[in-house]
Amino acid sequence: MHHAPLVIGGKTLAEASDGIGESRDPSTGEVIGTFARAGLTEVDQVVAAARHAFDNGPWTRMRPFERGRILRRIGELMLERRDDIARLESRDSGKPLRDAYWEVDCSARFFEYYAGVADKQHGTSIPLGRGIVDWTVKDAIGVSLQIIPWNYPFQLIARGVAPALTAGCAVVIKPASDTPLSAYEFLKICQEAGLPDGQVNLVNGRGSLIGDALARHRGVDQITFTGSVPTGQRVLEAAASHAIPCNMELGGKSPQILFADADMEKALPIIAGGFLTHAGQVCNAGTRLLVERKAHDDIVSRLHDHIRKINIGRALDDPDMGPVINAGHKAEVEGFYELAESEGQLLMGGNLPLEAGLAGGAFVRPALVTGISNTARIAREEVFGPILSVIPFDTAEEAVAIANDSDFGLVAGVHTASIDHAMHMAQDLRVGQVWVNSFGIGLDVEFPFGGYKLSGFGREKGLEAIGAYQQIKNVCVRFG
Ligand SMILES: NC(=O)C1=CN([C@@H]2O[C@H](COP(=O)(O)OP(=O)(O)OC[C@H]3O[C@@H](n4cnc5c(N)ncnc54)[C@H](O)[C@@H]3O)[C@@H](O)[C@H]2O)C=CC1
Ligand SMILES: CCCC(=O)O
Repeated sequence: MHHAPLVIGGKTLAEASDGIGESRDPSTGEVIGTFARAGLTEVDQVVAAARHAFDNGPWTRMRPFERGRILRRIGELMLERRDDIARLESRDSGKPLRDAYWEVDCSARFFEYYAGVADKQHGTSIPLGRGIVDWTVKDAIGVSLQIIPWNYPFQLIARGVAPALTAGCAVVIKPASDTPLSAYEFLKICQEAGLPDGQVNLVNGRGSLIGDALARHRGVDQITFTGSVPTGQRVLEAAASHAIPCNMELGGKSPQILFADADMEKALPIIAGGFLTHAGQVCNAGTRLLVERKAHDDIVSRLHDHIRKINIGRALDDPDMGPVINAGHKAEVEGFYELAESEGQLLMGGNLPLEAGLAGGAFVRPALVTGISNTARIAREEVFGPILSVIPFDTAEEAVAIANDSDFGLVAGVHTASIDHAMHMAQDLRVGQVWVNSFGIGLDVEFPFGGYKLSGFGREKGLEAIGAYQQIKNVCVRFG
Protein backbone atom coordinates (compact mmCIF):
# COMPACT_ATOMS: atom_id res chain seq x y z
CA MET A 1 0.00 0.00 0.00
CA HIS A 2 1.43 3.41 -0.97
CA HIS A 3 1.37 6.32 1.43
CA ALA A 4 1.92 9.87 0.18
CA PRO A 5 3.23 12.14 2.93
CA LEU A 6 3.48 15.93 2.77
CA VAL A 7 6.85 17.38 1.84
CA ILE A 8 7.43 20.80 3.37
CA GLY A 9 10.82 22.52 3.31
CA GLY A 10 12.55 19.19 2.58
CA LYS A 11 10.86 17.46 5.55
CA THR A 12 8.62 14.46 4.95
CA LEU A 13 5.51 14.48 7.16
CA ALA A 14 3.58 11.19 7.22
CA GLU A 15 0.66 12.76 9.11
CA ALA A 16 -1.19 16.03 8.81
CA SER A 17 -3.84 18.03 10.61
CA ASP A 18 -6.80 16.99 8.40
CA GLY A 19 -6.22 13.26 8.94
CA ILE A 20 -5.47 10.54 6.43
CA GLY A 21 -7.16 10.29 3.03
CA GLU A 22 -7.60 7.22 0.86
CA SER A 23 -7.00 6.77 -2.83
CA ARG A 24 -8.98 4.18 -4.82
CA ASP A 25 -8.25 2.32 -8.01
CA PRO A 26 -11.03 3.42 -10.42
CA SER A 27 -10.80 0.00 -12.15
CA THR A 28 -11.87 -1.92 -9.03
CA GLY A 29 -12.91 0.57 -6.37
CA GLU A 30 -10.18 -0.90 -4.12
CA VAL A 31 -8.19 1.36 -1.77
CA ILE A 32 -4.62 1.33 -3.12
CA GLY A 33 -3.03 4.07 -1.07
CA THR A 34 -3.35 6.68 1.60
CA PHE A 35 -2.18 10.25 1.90
CA ALA A 36 -1.53 12.77 4.64
CA ARG A 37 -4.29 15.36 4.28
CA ALA A 38 -3.10 18.86 5.02
CA GLY A 39 -5.28 21.43 6.77
CA LEU A 40 -4.92 25.14 7.38
CA THR A 41 -1.95 24.69 9.76
CA GLU A 42 0.11 23.18 6.98
CA VAL A 43 -0.98 25.87 4.52
CA ASP A 44 0.94 28.47 6.51
CA GLN A 45 3.88 26.11 6.96
CA VAL A 46 4.19 25.19 3.31
CA VAL A 47 3.96 28.76 2.06
CA ALA A 48 6.54 29.83 4.66
CA ALA A 49 8.88 27.05 3.48
CA ALA A 50 8.51 28.00 -0.18
CA ARG A 51 8.96 31.69 0.67
CA HIS A 52 12.08 30.93 2.65
CA ALA A 53 13.53 28.88 -0.21
CA PHE A 54 12.76 31.62 -2.69
CA ASP A 55 13.95 34.55 -0.57
CA ASN A 56 17.01 32.96 1.03
CA GLY A 57 17.76 29.66 -0.72
CA PRO A 58 20.47 28.89 -3.27
CA TRP A 59 18.22 28.30 -6.31
CA THR A 60 17.64 31.89 -7.40
CA ARG A 61 21.31 32.67 -6.84
CA MET A 62 22.63 29.65 -8.71
CA ARG A 63 23.96 30.17 -12.21
CA PRO A 64 21.21 29.28 -14.70
CA PHE A 65 23.24 26.51 -16.34
CA GLU A 66 23.63 24.87 -12.92
CA ARG A 67 19.86 24.94 -12.48
CA GLY A 68 19.61 23.41 -15.94
CA ARG A 69 21.80 20.48 -14.89
CA ILE A 70 19.52 19.66 -11.95
CA LEU A 71 16.43 19.95 -14.15
CA ARG A 72 17.99 17.57 -16.66
CA ARG A 73 18.75 15.09 -13.87
CA ILE A 74 15.09 15.20 -12.76
CA GLY A 75 14.06 14.17 -16.29
CA GLU A 76 16.63 11.35 -16.34
CA LEU A 77 15.44 9.99 -13.00
CA MET A 78 11.85 9.97 -14.28
CA LEU A 79 12.90 7.76 -17.18
CA GLU A 80 14.91 5.48 -14.86
CA ARG A 81 11.75 5.00 -12.71
CA ARG A 82 9.44 4.86 -15.72
CA ASP A 83 7.95 1.44 -14.95
CA ASP A 84 7.14 2.11 -11.31
CA ILE A 85 5.68 5.56 -11.93
CA ALA A 86 3.62 4.43 -14.94
CA ARG A 87 2.12 1.49 -13.04
CA LEU A 88 1.28 3.66 -10.04
CA GLU A 89 -0.26 6.37 -12.23
CA SER A 90 -2.23 3.86 -14.30
CA ARG A 91 -3.71 2.36 -11.16
CA ASP A 92 -4.39 5.63 -9.37
CA SER A 93 -5.97 7.46 -12.33
CA GLY A 94 -7.48 4.54 -14.31
CA LYS A 95 -5.69 5.35 -17.56
CA PRO A 96 -4.50 2.44 -19.71
CA LEU A 97 -0.91 1.50 -18.94
CA ARG A 98 0.46 2.64 -22.31
CA ASP A 99 -1.02 6.11 -21.72
CA ALA A 100 0.60 6.20 -18.29
CA TYR A 101 3.97 5.40 -19.91
CA TRP A 102 3.36 8.26 -22.32
CA GLU A 103 2.61 10.48 -19.33
CA VAL A 104 5.97 9.70 -17.72
CA ASP A 105 7.87 10.14 -21.00
CA CYS A 106 6.19 13.46 -21.58
CA SER A 107 7.01 14.59 -18.03
CA ALA A 108 10.68 13.75 -18.61
CA ARG A 109 10.59 15.74 -21.87
CA PHE A 110 9.38 18.82 -19.98
CA PHE A 111 12.45 18.69 -17.78
CA GLU A 112 14.84 17.98 -20.69
CA TYR A 113 13.34 20.85 -22.68
CA TYR A 114 13.39 23.46 -19.93
CA ALA A 115 16.88 22.36 -18.79
CA GLY A 116 18.08 23.64 -22.16
CA VAL A 117 16.15 26.86 -21.78
CA ALA A 118 17.40 27.75 -18.28
CA ASP A 119 20.54 29.60 -19.44
CA LYS A 120 18.87 31.40 -22.36
CA GLN A 121 16.57 33.78 -20.49
CA HIS A 122 18.01 37.03 -21.82
CA GLY A 123 16.56 40.44 -21.31
CA THR A 124 16.70 43.17 -23.96
CA SER A 125 18.68 46.33 -24.35
CA ILE A 126 16.60 49.40 -25.20
CA PRO A 127 18.27 52.30 -27.06
CA LEU A 128 17.51 55.68 -25.45
CA GLY A 129 20.34 57.79 -26.91
CA ARG A 130 23.78 58.83 -25.67
CA GLY A 131 24.33 58.91 -21.93
CA ILE A 132 21.61 56.41 -21.07
CA VAL A 133 21.76 52.63 -20.93
CA ASP A 134 18.51 50.78 -20.45
CA TRP A 135 17.92 47.06 -20.19
CA THR A 136 15.42 44.52 -18.97
CA VAL A 137 15.98 41.58 -16.65
CA LYS A 138 13.74 38.52 -16.33
CA ASP A 139 13.27 38.05 -12.59
CA ALA A 140 11.57 35.00 -11.08
CA ILE A 141 8.04 35.90 -9.98
CA GLY A 142 8.39 34.19 -6.58
CA VAL A 143 6.27 31.39 -5.08
CA SER A 144 4.13 29.55 -7.61
CA LEU A 145 1.08 27.54 -6.49
CA GLN A 146 0.30 24.63 -8.82
CA ILE A 147 -3.24 23.28 -8.42
CA ILE A 148 -3.39 19.93 -10.20
CA PRO A 149 -6.40 17.92 -11.48
CA TRP A 150 -6.80 14.13 -11.45
CA ASN A 151 -6.67 13.30 -15.15
CA TYR A 152 -2.91 13.66 -15.79
CA PRO A 153 -1.44 14.32 -12.33
CA PHE A 154 2.22 13.44 -12.94
CA GLN A 155 2.40 15.12 -16.33
CA LEU A 156 0.61 18.30 -15.25
CA ILE A 157 2.92 18.67 -12.27
CA ALA A 158 5.88 18.40 -14.66
CA ARG A 159 4.24 20.78 -17.15
CA GLY A 160 3.95 23.58 -14.59
CA VAL A 161 6.86 22.91 -12.25
CA ALA A 162 9.56 22.60 -14.94
CA PRO A 163 9.12 26.15 -16.33
CA ALA A 164 8.54 27.56 -12.82
CA LEU A 165 11.87 26.15 -11.59
CA THR A 166 13.58 27.22 -14.80
CA ALA A 167 12.52 30.79 -14.13
CA GLY A 168 13.90 30.51 -10.55
CA CYS A 169 10.60 30.17 -8.65
CA ALA A 170 9.81 28.10 -5.57
CA VAL A 171 6.73 25.90 -5.87
CA VAL A 172 3.83 24.53 -3.80
CA ILE A 173 2.03 21.59 -5.42
CA LYS A 174 -1.60 20.81 -4.48
CA PRO A 175 -2.71 17.60 -6.26
CA ALA A 176 -6.32 16.41 -6.57
CA SER A 177 -7.51 14.07 -3.81
CA ASP A 178 -8.54 11.38 -6.35
CA THR A 179 -4.94 10.98 -7.53
CA PRO A 180 -2.59 11.93 -4.69
CA LEU A 181 0.08 9.24 -5.08
CA SER A 182 2.42 10.03 -7.98
CA ALA A 183 3.15 13.56 -6.73
CA TYR A 184 5.23 12.08 -3.91
CA GLU A 185 7.29 10.10 -6.46
CA PHE A 186 7.94 13.42 -8.18
CA LEU A 187 9.10 15.00 -4.91
CA LYS A 188 11.48 12.11 -4.21
CA ILE A 189 13.02 12.51 -7.65
CA CYS A 190 13.50 16.25 -7.11
CA GLN A 191 15.26 15.62 -3.81
CA GLU A 192 17.49 12.96 -5.30
CA ALA A 193 18.39 15.17 -8.26
CA GLY A 194 19.74 17.78 -5.83
CA LEU A 195 16.96 20.35 -5.83
CA PRO A 196 17.40 22.49 -2.69
CA ASP A 197 14.99 21.86 0.21
CA GLY A 198 11.81 23.92 0.03
CA GLN A 199 12.15 24.65 -3.67
CA VAL A 200 9.30 22.26 -4.42
CA ASN A 201 6.80 21.37 -1.70
CA LEU A 202 3.82 19.03 -1.65
CA VAL A 203 0.52 19.29 0.19
CA ASN A 204 -2.34 16.96 -0.56
CA GLY A 205 -5.72 18.00 0.81
CA ARG A 206 -9.24 19.20 0.14
CA GLY A 207 -9.48 21.76 -2.63
CA SER A 208 -12.23 23.76 -0.98
CA LEU A 209 -10.16 24.01 2.22
CA ILE A 210 -6.46 24.16 1.47
CA GLY A 211 -6.74 24.91 -2.27
CA ASP A 212 -8.72 28.01 -1.47
CA ALA A 213 -6.53 29.01 1.50
CA LEU A 214 -3.36 28.61 -0.57
CA ALA A 215 -4.79 30.66 -3.42
CA ARG A 216 -5.67 33.46 -0.95
CA HIS A 217 -2.33 33.30 0.86
CA ARG A 218 -0.33 36.53 0.69
CA GLY A 219 2.88 34.50 0.46
CA VAL A 220 1.87 33.07 -2.94
CA ASP A 221 2.86 35.18 -5.97
CA GLN A 222 1.37 33.27 -8.90
CA ILE A 223 -1.10 30.40 -9.53
CA THR A 224 -1.23 27.78 -12.27
CA PHE A 225 -4.55 25.96 -12.28
CA THR A 226 -5.89 23.13 -14.46
CA GLY A 227 -9.42 21.91 -13.84
CA SER A 228 -13.08 22.80 -14.20
CA VAL A 229 -14.46 26.22 -15.08
CA PRO A 230 -16.40 26.80 -11.80
CA THR A 231 -13.39 25.89 -9.64
CA GLY A 232 -11.13 27.97 -11.87
CA GLN A 233 -13.43 30.95 -11.34
CA ARG A 234 -13.24 30.45 -7.56
CA VAL A 235 -9.45 30.35 -7.78
CA LEU A 236 -9.49 33.57 -9.79
CA GLU A 237 -11.57 35.27 -7.08
CA ALA A 238 -9.08 34.10 -4.47
CA ALA A 239 -6.19 35.36 -6.60
CA ALA A 240 -7.96 38.69 -7.09
CA SER A 241 -8.05 39.13 -3.29
CA HIS A 242 -4.33 39.83 -3.44
CA ALA A 243 -4.00 40.71 -7.14
CA ILE A 244 -1.71 37.93 -8.34
CA PRO A 245 -1.50 36.58 -11.90
CA CYS A 246 -2.85 33.16 -12.90
CA ASN A 247 -2.46 30.65 -15.69
CA MET A 248 -5.87 29.05 -16.23
CA GLU A 249 -6.24 25.84 -18.22
CA LEU A 250 -9.94 25.01 -18.05
CA GLY A 251 -12.25 22.82 -20.06
CA GLY A 252 -13.29 22.46 -23.66
CA LYS A 253 -15.84 21.18 -26.13
CA SER A 254 -13.37 20.93 -28.95
CA PRO A 255 -14.52 20.43 -32.54
CA GLN A 256 -13.06 18.00 -35.04
CA ILE A 257 -14.09 19.15 -38.52
CA LEU A 258 -14.30 16.45 -41.17
CA PHE A 259 -14.59 17.41 -44.83
CA ALA A 260 -15.84 14.85 -47.34
CA ASP A 261 -12.52 15.05 -49.23
CA ALA A 262 -10.56 13.71 -46.21
CA ASP A 263 -8.92 10.30 -46.25
CA MET A 264 -11.54 8.50 -44.12
CA GLU A 265 -9.29 5.54 -43.31
CA LYS A 266 -6.72 7.89 -41.82
CA ALA A 267 -9.22 10.23 -40.19
CA LEU A 268 -11.19 7.51 -38.40
CA PRO A 269 -8.64 6.47 -35.72
CA ILE A 270 -7.66 10.10 -35.17
CA ILE A 271 -11.28 11.17 -34.60
CA ALA A 272 -11.89 8.17 -32.33
CA GLY A 273 -8.69 8.74 -30.32
CA GLY A 274 -9.67 12.38 -29.95
CA PHE A 275 -12.71 11.56 -27.82
CA LEU A 276 -11.78 8.15 -26.34
CA THR A 277 -8.32 8.84 -24.90
CA HIS A 278 -8.45 8.39 -21.12
CA ALA A 279 -12.21 7.74 -21.49
CA GLY A 280 -12.69 11.31 -22.71
CA GLN A 281 -11.26 12.80 -19.52
CA VAL A 282 -8.92 15.22 -21.28
CA CYS A 283 -9.42 18.97 -21.38
CA ASN A 284 -8.75 19.03 -25.12
CA ALA A 285 -10.88 16.00 -26.01
CA GLY A 286 -12.39 16.38 -29.49
CA THR A 287 -15.99 15.74 -28.48
CA ARG A 288 -17.87 17.54 -31.27
CA LEU A 289 -17.54 16.02 -34.73
CA LEU A 290 -18.63 18.52 -37.38
CA VAL A 291 -18.98 16.53 -40.58
CA GLU A 292 -19.71 17.64 -44.14
CA ARG A 293 -23.23 16.37 -44.75
CA LYS A 294 -22.37 14.08 -47.67
CA ALA A 295 -19.84 12.20 -45.49
CA HIS A 296 -22.13 12.02 -42.44
CA ASP A 297 -23.64 8.53 -42.80
CA ASP A 298 -20.37 6.95 -43.89
CA ILE A 299 -18.35 8.27 -40.94
CA VAL A 300 -21.09 7.54 -38.40
CA SER A 301 -21.26 3.95 -39.59
CA ARG A 302 -17.44 3.59 -39.50
CA LEU A 303 -17.23 5.17 -36.04
CA HIS A 304 -20.01 2.98 -34.73
CA ASP A 305 -18.18 -0.14 -35.96
CA HIS A 306 -15.02 1.19 -34.34
CA ILE A 307 -16.50 1.88 -30.90
CA ARG A 308 -18.36 -1.46 -30.88
CA LYS A 309 -14.95 -3.15 -30.87
CA ILE A 310 -13.48 -1.04 -28.06
CA ASN A 311 -12.00 -3.24 -25.39
CA ILE A 312 -12.87 -1.74 -21.99
CA GLY A 313 -11.03 -3.01 -18.95
CA ARG A 314 -8.77 -2.63 -15.97
CA ALA A 315 -6.17 0.08 -16.58
CA LEU A 316 -3.19 -2.11 -15.70
CA ASP A 317 -4.32 -4.68 -18.32
CA ASP A 318 -3.79 -1.94 -20.90
CA PRO A 319 -7.22 -2.00 -22.58
CA ASP A 320 -8.31 0.42 -25.33
CA MET A 321 -10.25 2.31 -22.66
CA GLY A 322 -10.14 2.20 -18.86
CA PRO A 323 -12.68 3.45 -16.33
CA VAL A 324 -13.59 7.04 -15.47
CA ILE A 325 -12.16 8.46 -12.29
CA ASN A 326 -14.78 7.41 -9.73
CA ALA A 327 -18.36 6.26 -9.16
CA GLY A 328 -19.66 9.83 -8.83
CA HIS A 329 -18.20 10.79 -12.19
CA LYS A 330 -19.54 7.57 -13.77
CA ALA A 331 -23.04 8.64 -12.65
CA GLU A 332 -22.48 12.09 -14.20
CA VAL A 333 -21.41 10.57 -17.53
CA GLU A 334 -24.41 8.25 -17.47
CA GLY A 335 -26.63 11.28 -16.87
CA PHE A 336 -25.29 12.66 -20.16
CA TYR A 337 -26.38 9.45 -21.96
CA GLU A 338 -29.93 10.17 -20.77
CA LEU A 339 -29.64 13.77 -21.91
CA ALA A 340 -28.32 12.63 -25.31
CA GLU A 341 -31.23 10.21 -25.75
CA SER A 342 -33.70 12.97 -25.02
CA GLU A 343 -31.99 15.33 -27.51
CA GLY A 344 -31.03 12.96 -30.37
CA GLN A 345 -30.04 9.34 -31.09
CA LEU A 346 -27.53 7.55 -28.92
CA LEU A 347 -25.32 4.85 -30.47
CA MET A 348 -23.39 2.91 -27.84
CA GLY A 349 -20.27 0.75 -28.15
CA GLY A 350 -17.82 -1.40 -26.21
CA ASN A 351 -18.46 -4.21 -23.78
CA LEU A 352 -18.32 -3.46 -20.10
CA PRO A 353 -16.13 -5.84 -18.09
CA LEU A 354 -18.35 -7.97 -15.89
CA GLU A 355 -15.94 -10.49 -14.47
CA ALA A 356 -15.38 -10.79 -10.75
CA GLY A 357 -13.12 -8.18 -9.24
CA LEU A 358 -14.09 -5.49 -11.74
CA ALA A 359 -17.63 -5.01 -10.53
CA GLY A 360 -16.62 -2.02 -8.39
CA GLY A 361 -14.93 -0.26 -11.33
CA ALA A 362 -16.22 3.05 -12.72
CA PHE A 363 -16.64 1.78 -16.28
CA VAL A 364 -18.74 3.52 -18.91
CA ARG A 365 -19.27 2.82 -22.60
CA PRO A 366 -18.24 5.02 -25.53
CA ALA A 367 -21.13 6.64 -27.35
CA LEU A 368 -22.02 8.63 -30.47
CA VAL A 369 -24.87 11.13 -30.50
CA THR A 370 -26.48 11.94 -33.86
CA GLY A 371 -29.56 13.86 -34.93
CA ILE A 372 -28.64 16.94 -32.91
CA SER A 373 -27.68 20.50 -33.71
CA ASN A 374 -25.06 22.62 -32.02
CA THR A 375 -27.71 24.14 -29.75
CA ALA A 376 -28.26 20.81 -27.93
CA ARG A 377 -26.87 20.74 -24.39
CA ILE A 378 -24.94 17.58 -25.23
CA ALA A 379 -23.12 19.57 -27.92
CA ARG A 380 -22.34 22.47 -25.61
CA GLU A 381 -21.45 21.08 -22.16
CA GLU A 382 -18.18 19.43 -21.24
CA VAL A 383 -18.92 15.79 -20.33
CA PHE A 384 -15.39 14.62 -19.49
CA GLY A 385 -16.48 11.21 -20.73
CA PRO A 386 -16.33 9.23 -24.03
CA ILE A 387 -19.30 10.80 -25.84
CA LEU A 388 -18.98 12.25 -29.34
CA SER A 389 -21.69 14.64 -30.63
CA VAL A 390 -21.97 14.47 -34.43
CA ILE A 391 -23.26 17.57 -36.22
CA PRO A 392 -23.57 17.97 -40.02
CA PHE A 393 -22.56 21.09 -42.00
CA ASP A 394 -22.82 22.09 -45.68
CA THR A 395 -20.12 24.72 -46.25
CA ALA A 396 -16.74 25.61 -44.81
CA GLU A 397 -18.18 28.90 -43.55
CA GLU A 398 -20.91 27.04 -41.70
CA ALA A 399 -18.32 24.67 -40.19
CA VAL A 400 -16.37 27.63 -38.79
CA ALA A 401 -19.54 29.25 -37.45
CA ILE A 402 -20.61 26.05 -35.65
CA ALA A 403 -17.10 25.39 -34.34
CA ASN A 404 -16.83 28.91 -32.94
CA ASP A 405 -20.34 28.84 -31.47
CA SER A 406 -19.12 27.51 -28.12
CA ASP A 407 -18.33 28.93 -24.70
CA PHE A 408 -14.97 27.19 -25.03
CA GLY A 409 -12.02 27.64 -27.38
CA LEU A 410 -9.25 25.22 -26.49
CA VAL A 411 -8.30 23.26 -29.64
CA ALA A 412 -9.74 22.09 -32.97
CA GLY A 413 -8.96 19.36 -35.49
CA VAL A 414 -9.48 19.63 -39.25
CA HIS A 415 -9.55 16.58 -41.53
CA THR A 416 -9.27 17.50 -45.20
CA ALA A 417 -7.24 16.99 -48.39
CA SER A 418 -7.74 20.64 -49.34
CA ILE A 419 -5.07 23.17 -48.41
CA ASP A 420 -7.70 25.91 -48.82
CA HIS A 421 -10.00 24.32 -46.24
CA ALA A 422 -7.07 23.75 -43.89
CA MET A 423 -5.81 27.33 -44.11
CA HIS A 424 -9.31 28.83 -43.87
CA MET A 425 -9.93 26.84 -40.66
CA ALA A 426 -6.51 27.65 -39.18
CA GLN A 427 -7.19 31.35 -39.77
CA ASP A 428 -10.77 31.60 -38.53
CA LEU A 429 -11.15 29.14 -35.66
CA ARG A 430 -11.20 30.89 -32.27
CA VAL A 431 -9.12 28.31 -30.43
CA GLY A 432 -5.63 28.09 -28.97
CA GLN A 433 -4.46 25.29 -31.26
CA VAL A 434 -5.52 23.88 -34.65
CA TRP A 435 -4.46 20.39 -35.75
CA VAL A 436 -4.74 19.53 -39.45
CA ASN A 437 -5.10 15.83 -40.30
CA SER A 438 -4.07 15.05 -36.75
CA PHE A 439 -5.49 15.57 -33.31
CA GLY A 440 -4.31 15.21 -29.79
CA ILE A 441 -1.31 14.94 -27.73
CA GLY A 442 2.14 13.60 -28.39
CA LEU A 443 5.48 14.15 -26.74
CA ASP A 444 5.39 17.67 -28.13
CA VAL A 445 6.32 19.90 -25.24
CA GLU A 446 7.77 22.48 -27.61
CA PHE A 447 4.60 24.24 -28.77
CA PRO A 448 2.37 26.47 -26.62
CA PHE A 449 -0.96 25.17 -25.33
CA GLY A 450 -3.90 27.05 -23.87
CA GLY A 451 -7.33 28.35 -24.61
CA TYR A 452 -9.53 31.18 -25.75
CA LYS A 453 -12.80 32.12 -23.99
CA LEU A 454 -13.88 29.91 -21.03
CA SER A 455 -11.06 27.49 -21.82
CA GLY A 456 -8.82 29.85 -19.90
CA PHE A 457 -5.80 32.04 -20.51
CA GLY A 458 -2.05 31.92 -20.35
CA ARG A 459 0.00 29.30 -22.15
CA GLU A 460 1.54 26.06 -20.96
CA LYS A 461 4.47 24.36 -22.71
CA GLY A 462 7.04 25.78 -25.11
CA LEU A 463 8.99 28.99 -24.59
CA GLU A 464 5.73 30.85 -23.99
CA ALA A 465 5.13 29.10 -20.64
CA ILE A 466 8.13 30.67 -18.93
CA GLY A 467 6.71 34.18 -19.06
CA ALA A 468 4.09 33.22 -16.44
CA TYR A 469 6.88 32.67 -13.93
CA GLN A 470 8.86 35.84 -14.63
CA GLN A 471 8.63 39.52 -13.87
CA ILE A 472 10.23 41.96 -16.25
CA LYS A 473 12.41 44.49 -14.45
CA ASN A 474 13.65 47.50 -16.33
CA VAL A 475 16.92 49.19 -15.35
CA CYS A 476 17.70 52.63 -16.68
CA VAL A 477 21.17 54.15 -16.06
CA ARG A 478 22.12 57.71 -16.92
CA PHE A 479 25.86 58.37 -17.02
CA GLY A 480 28.44 60.99 -17.91
N1 LIG B 1 -9.49 20.95 -17.70
C1 LIG B 1 -9.13 19.80 -17.19
O1 LIG B 1 -8.10 19.25 -17.53
C2 LIG B 1 -9.98 19.19 -16.12
C3 LIG B 1 -11.33 19.42 -16.05
N2 LIG B 1 -12.06 18.83 -15.09
C4 LIG B 1 -13.52 19.06 -15.11
O2 LIG B 1 -13.95 19.32 -13.79
C5 LIG B 1 -14.97 18.41 -13.41
C6 LIG B 1 -14.91 18.18 -11.93
O3 LIG B 1 -13.67 17.60 -11.54
P1 LIG B 1 -13.00 18.04 -10.16
O4 LIG B 1 -11.98 17.10 -9.71
O5 LIG B 1 -14.08 18.35 -9.18
O6 LIG B 1 -12.22 19.32 -10.67
P2 LIG B 1 -11.91 20.67 -9.95
O7 LIG B 1 -11.73 21.70 -11.00
O8 LIG B 1 -12.91 20.95 -8.87
O9 LIG B 1 -10.50 20.37 -9.21
C7 LIG B 1 -9.24 20.65 -9.77
C8 LIG B 1 -8.27 20.97 -8.65
O10 LIG B 1 -8.72 22.12 -7.93
C9 LIG B 1 -8.77 21.86 -6.53
N3 LIG B 1 -9.82 22.68 -5.94
C10 LIG B 1 -11.12 22.37 -5.75
N4 LIG B 1 -11.78 23.41 -5.19
C11 LIG B 1 -10.87 24.40 -5.03
C12 LIG B 1 -10.95 25.72 -4.52
N5 LIG B 1 -12.08 26.27 -4.07
N6 LIG B 1 -9.81 26.47 -4.51
C13 LIG B 1 -8.65 25.97 -4.99
N7 LIG B 1 -8.53 24.70 -5.47
C14 LIG B 1 -9.62 23.94 -5.50
C15 LIG B 1 -9.01 20.36 -6.47
O11 LIG B 1 -8.67 19.83 -5.20
C16 LIG B 1 -8.12 19.87 -7.59
O12 LIG B 1 -6.78 19.83 -7.14
C17 LIG B 1 -14.72 17.20 -14.28
O13 LIG B 1 -15.84 16.40 -14.41
C18 LIG B 1 -14.30 17.85 -15.56
O14 LIG B 1 -15.42 18.27 -16.28
C19 LIG B 1 -11.49 18.03 -14.14
C20 LIG B 1 -10.16 17.76 -14.16
C21 LIG B 1 -9.30 18.29 -15.20
C1 LIG C 1 -2.53 16.20 -21.53
C2 LIG C 1 -3.59 17.29 -21.43
C3 LIG C 1 -4.04 17.29 -20.04
C4 LIG C 1 -5.17 18.22 -19.77
O1 LIG C 1 -4.89 19.41 -19.51
O2 LIG C 1 -6.30 17.71 -19.71
